[in-house]
Amino acid sequence: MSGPESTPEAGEPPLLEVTGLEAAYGRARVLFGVDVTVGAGSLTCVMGRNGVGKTTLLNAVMGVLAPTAGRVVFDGEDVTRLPAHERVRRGMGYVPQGHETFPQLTVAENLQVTLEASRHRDRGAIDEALEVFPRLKDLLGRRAGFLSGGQQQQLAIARALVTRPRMLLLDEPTEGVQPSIVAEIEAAIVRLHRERGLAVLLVEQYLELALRLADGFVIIEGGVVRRAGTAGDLRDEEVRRLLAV
Ligand SMILES: Nc1ncnc2c1ncn2[C@@H]1O[C@H](COP(=O)(O)OP(=O)(O)OP(=O)(O)O)[C@@H](O)[C@H]1O
Repeated sequence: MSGPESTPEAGEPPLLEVTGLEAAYGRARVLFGVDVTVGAGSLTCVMGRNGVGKTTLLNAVMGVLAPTAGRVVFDGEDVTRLPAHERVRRGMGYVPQGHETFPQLTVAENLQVTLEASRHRDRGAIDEALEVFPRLKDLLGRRAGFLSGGQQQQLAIARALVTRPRMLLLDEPTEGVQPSIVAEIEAAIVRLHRERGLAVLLVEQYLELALRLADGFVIIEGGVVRRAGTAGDLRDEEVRRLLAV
């Protein structure tokens, strides 16, 4: 029988709905009306060559950069004008490019500071985050600045998890990370997404990784979405052309 009951997700609003987003640095316009959606529990990959505006998109979605036009709706609420910390309270967890941890603080202190700033303040959230990255348990007393790039990236994701997000925004989490830890980070994203049901908006340049992880994707070029689709479409020739350096 056809009808809404044959497609259970039909009619279910996405967790994140970005429409017509525009952003600029001074007079330099970077985004010209970008639409992206992330369904509850699904993983959308934002792709595109260097400098096309992927980080700018995440910053604007998160409220780190004020968009010049467009709307960001999270869980049915228009959050376009809310500051970033209010978006975190509503369940958006952000891991910016370059994994900005506090270098002078230990791993434990980095997690503790985030917990104290979060609404729930449930210590169990730190233990849950450490379960995702068990390697960090042996490094709790080490200053973040002395961790390897890959370990810092794990700490940055763990910090975002401490706020108990429903959605993670990850900006190139495997960039500059040694291969052994890339595999751990990928496995962690898979677990968070498939087992814990977190929605993910992932900026990722590498097609192979996107092919393994994504439910859906958008490719940005020149500040607009050139192509959007489901994971299967990522195998298209046009997609490869749009991503070729
Ligand atoms: N703070 C800033 N001030 C001025 N221009 C900026 C700033 N940040 C980024 N830009 C410019 O905006 C454009 C988009 O940059 P953005 O970092 O969003 O691209 P990206 O797709 O994330 O690139 P990459 O893959 O290299 O990280 C680029 O031309 C960049 O030079």
